[in-house]
Amino acid sequence: MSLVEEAKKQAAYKAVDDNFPPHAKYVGIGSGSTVVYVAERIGQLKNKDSFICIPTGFQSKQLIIDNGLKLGTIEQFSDLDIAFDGADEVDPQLNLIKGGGACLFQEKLVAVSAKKFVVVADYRKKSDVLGKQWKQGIPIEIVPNSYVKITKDLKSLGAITVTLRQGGKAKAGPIITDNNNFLIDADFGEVKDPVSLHNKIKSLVGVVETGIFTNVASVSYFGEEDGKVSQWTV
Ligand SMILES: O=C(CO)[C@H](O)[C@H](O)COP(=O)(O)O
Repeated sequence: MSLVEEAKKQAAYKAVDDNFPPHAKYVGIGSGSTVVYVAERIGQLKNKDSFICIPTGFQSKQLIIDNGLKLGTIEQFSDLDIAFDGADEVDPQLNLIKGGGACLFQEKLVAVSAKKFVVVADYRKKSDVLGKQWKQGIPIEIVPNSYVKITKDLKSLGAITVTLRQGGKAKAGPIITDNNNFLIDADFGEVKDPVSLHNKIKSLVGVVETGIFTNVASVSYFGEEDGKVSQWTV
């Protein structure tokens, strides 16, 4: 296992061991490569038949099933005891950039529905200010036919580059989210005031959600290069 992969696993295992409520009934499971180890650890719990897991998208639904966990939906269970998810960048106030894996709307829905939201990441995600480490831009989920207008609007708000995310080798054309939307990555450089930037972007017609998460995470676990796990809390 590579250093980064080991760091992800250590962070995820410790996050579950430290935080999983003994009598949890509803648990949110996020998306990405670090959460794979969260689902693995939760799947090792002896009482895994006593709670229901709520996914943030297609990948996490599969993780829940593959680890023998009970699956539910956020429509059925909208008050979660806890949720775990990865992040693309984390600052010391636990402001986050998320959406690198294109799941941000459902990730935010699950995160804000949980009494406690726990972030799991490796050491590369730590940053003193959002936008310093994650250079790809702020992921923004949008209604497809609004992308031309929103591209112009984002530039007016100060975006340096605005890119409609493409599906890559597997798909000619833009990526389609789990909610059948498009995704834009807008680079605003270093984001000194994430709440204000989120509010400005969110007010544009056609924006479903932004990948700026503020005031939602209460603790973040980071797997370090030396094999230890560090924590930031607010
Ligand atoms: O926001 C996300 C998906 O939209 C992921 O949580 C984020 O990209 C982190 O992923 P990874 O754990 O693979 O680094």
